[in-house]
Amino acid sequence: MIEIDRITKVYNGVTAVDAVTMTAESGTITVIVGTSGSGKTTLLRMINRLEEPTSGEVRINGESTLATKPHLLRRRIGYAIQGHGLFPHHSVARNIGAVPRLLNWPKEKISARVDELLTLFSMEPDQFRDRFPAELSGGQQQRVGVARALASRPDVLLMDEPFGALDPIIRARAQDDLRRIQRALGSTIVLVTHDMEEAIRLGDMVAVMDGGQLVQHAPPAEIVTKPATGFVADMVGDMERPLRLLSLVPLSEVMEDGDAPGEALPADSSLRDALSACLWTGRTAVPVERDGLPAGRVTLDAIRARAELGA
Ligand SMILES: Nc1ncnc2c1ncn2[C@@H]1O[C@H](COP(=O)(O)OP(=O)(O)OP(=O)(O)O)[C@@H](O)[C@H]1O
Repeated sequence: MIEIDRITKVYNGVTAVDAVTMTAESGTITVIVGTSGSGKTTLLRMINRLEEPTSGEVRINGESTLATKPHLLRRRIGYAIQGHGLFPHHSVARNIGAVPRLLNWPKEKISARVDELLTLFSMEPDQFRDRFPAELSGGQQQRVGVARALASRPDVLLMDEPFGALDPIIRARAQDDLRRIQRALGSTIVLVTHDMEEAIRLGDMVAVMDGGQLVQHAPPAEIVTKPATGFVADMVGDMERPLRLLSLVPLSEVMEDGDAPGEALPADSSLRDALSACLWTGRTAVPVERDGLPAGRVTLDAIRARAELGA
């Protein structure tokens, strides 16, 4: 659990982060969202002490971050940034193993962890571990960046616009991957974005920043249906309303008996995911699975009917 307690940062008399208090529960994704200059990155970087707060405190699992030297703290906290920051002259395996090596893990344990992470990110270890970053696509580089941040099994993973450089289709895939991996590993993630759609899609909780202040901290459905301020409403308003509502409804709510061709979607994915899958592959229905077993199907007609109802 991360407790952020009245944390403030003042740069040359200008308050970048203004007495922000919030808690991120263990095993959840919190997305900090706001416009440029709202203080998101500064807030994130105060969690691992890349920035020292002017006042206030952060506690991780009950312990003040001030109790640990910053460089030791940062070995326990994964950090992934836009553009991934991979070392260009190191292989994929060496990049992913960077922090475990600093922690003096035995060689075999490091290579086992590298292979485990590559597999988790759908990259065949034999094919990828000896490549260099320049020999990977943008999406693969981004996955290696996130794998590296997770390598030492950190308590907490901080991510600053990790998908900012990806095109929209790969971006949606990368977001789904992150969610799947986060669920599998039970990691606690705090992620910064300026994209409200990404925040709604990924966050268990969404924290909206405006002018250095935290203006709303709530589950995605509440942000969409009960925006606390005009600023939050405007940010939500930038998303297309019907799509936004569809992204809040799980497939299980409109699923019917029967089968459909093509790759199945999990029952807890959203109608928006099903709509994208239909449009992308030209299907009129998608199969739904639960715990890997067929559970039914969702049709384009049912999605349309739900969108017209205002979800
Ligand atoms: N090192 C610094 N020195 C002085 N001012 C800074 C410094 N870092 C950030 N600021 C200021 O603090 C405010 C918040 O910056 P921050 O980078 O946290 O915003 P942000 O919401 O992450 O923006 P963006 O999305 O553009 O990265 C801005 O007004 C910025 O100019």
